[in-house]
Amino acid sequence: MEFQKRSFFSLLPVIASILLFFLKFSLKTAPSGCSLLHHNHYWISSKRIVTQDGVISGAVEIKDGKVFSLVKEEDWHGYIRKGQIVDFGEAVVMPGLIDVHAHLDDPGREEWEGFPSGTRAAAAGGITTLIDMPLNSEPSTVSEETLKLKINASKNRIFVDVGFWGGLVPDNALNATALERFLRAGVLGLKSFMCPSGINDFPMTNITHIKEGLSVLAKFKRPLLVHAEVQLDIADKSVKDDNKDARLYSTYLETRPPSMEEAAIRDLLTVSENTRVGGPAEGAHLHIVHLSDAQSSLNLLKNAKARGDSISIETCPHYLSFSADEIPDGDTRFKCAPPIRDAENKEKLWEALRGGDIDMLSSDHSPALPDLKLLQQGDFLKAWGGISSLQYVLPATWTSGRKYGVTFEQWSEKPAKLAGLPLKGSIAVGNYADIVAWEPETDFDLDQNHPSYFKHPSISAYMGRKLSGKVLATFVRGNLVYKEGKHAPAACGNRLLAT
Ligand SMILES: NC(=O)NC(NC(N)=O)C(=O)[O-]
Ligand SMILES: [Zn+2]
Ligand SMILES: [Zn+2]
Repeated sequence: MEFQKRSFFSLLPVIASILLFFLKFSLKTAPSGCSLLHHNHYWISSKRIVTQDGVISGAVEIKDGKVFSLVKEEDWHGYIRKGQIVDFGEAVVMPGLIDVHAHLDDPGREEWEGFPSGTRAAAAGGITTLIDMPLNSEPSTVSEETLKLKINASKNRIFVDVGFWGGLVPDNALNATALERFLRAGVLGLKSFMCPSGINDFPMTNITHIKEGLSVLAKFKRPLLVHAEVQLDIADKSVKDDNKDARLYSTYLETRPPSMEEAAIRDLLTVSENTRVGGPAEGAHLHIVHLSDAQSSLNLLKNAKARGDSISIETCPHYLSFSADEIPDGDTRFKCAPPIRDAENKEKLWEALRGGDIDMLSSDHSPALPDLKLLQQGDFLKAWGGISSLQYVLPATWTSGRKYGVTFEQWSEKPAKLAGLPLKGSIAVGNYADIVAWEPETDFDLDQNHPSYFKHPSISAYMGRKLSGKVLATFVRGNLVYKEGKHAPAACGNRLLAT
């Protein structure tokens, strides 16, 4: 008895250190519900890991939400602990997509989309960060106060990381103090429209507003994103005068010709030279959202970039996947602005993306209540514009782009740079472990039986298509937030505010 007692006491330090080890381990595991995985330190392995130095076969070591090391297969023997490997075999492991253009419409129009459904759709589609547009929420994000509403509305309701663009509107554009307060409150940059946005509290800006906005943005080194179309009365008038059939896509196309984009861009180029090194708005940057016209507009922008203007360009999967002649009569799911143009234009967009003249991709996911799309009536002139696509942008881009080549720079690295997120956009040591694993070779039918996480699958232009590229799993800062149809129960996305 005496002996047993003594041996118990002599074992105390051992028991204590075992207890301490488990306590430390449990403290280090992810907070409950944020991840479908219970490790805080683990490896993601695959035969195809996309890194900055090319594709490797090996593993990504993840610790405390960040990439701790990259291990090539030939070096990993004895290095990796068994039981802490998430193996994706032949699937591609690459940086999560960063979508710099999504309308989540929250607060105020949650019935259109909302933070919970939108960020779950993002996770299911391999998007690990998205930047929310300042319009279609109610109110629009156009001031420090309205940004606070966004920040509050997103609390514990986002499943991926979310940042916010702020609106540049006539009300704040000529008021540098208000704009500075707005930028100090954390918007990652500003966004403005050069034509009516369709949203009452988001009026369009003229070139003077834009010039003033750029000079304030220069101090903060943040970008201005512009919807570059200006209204040309001639186009609208010819359609109305001739009483054209509003169920034909060609009728809608006539109301928004490439010359609307071109005129806006000509206007913008009169102030973008200010962003050059040594210019009065050096530090500011102009980003053209959803470029559709791959001819004159693109050429003008190319030349301005070559002259040293700080400009970048995005286009979206719908301009790269569809062409005007394929859009069925009355199918208003395809209505967006600027419009989807002809097949030759689509080829030119791909060429420009491949050649680097177009810098990046974004979804411009912009859903609305199905009623507003007037699907029964099929009236392209009256229906609400905007393509619903968030969850399917990776397979959609891949399906049409595999023959041209799509790179992770376009979906992750360059978007991260635009949004000012230095620890995102690539799988590199020290970066956040924002990762998607997907199977490029797997095809699926996007029909009613396919699980969709955004609110209104019926209005998605991709519904009814066969797509290639199946997302298996999505990790946000090391948390496994999505795996094969299952989401992590807790919404642990971070709100990304500029400092
Ligand atoms: N109010 C909107 O959501 N507009 C959006 N609509 C589109 N692209 O058709 C946009 O980005 O311009
Ligand atoms: Zn737009
Ligand atoms: Zn948009």
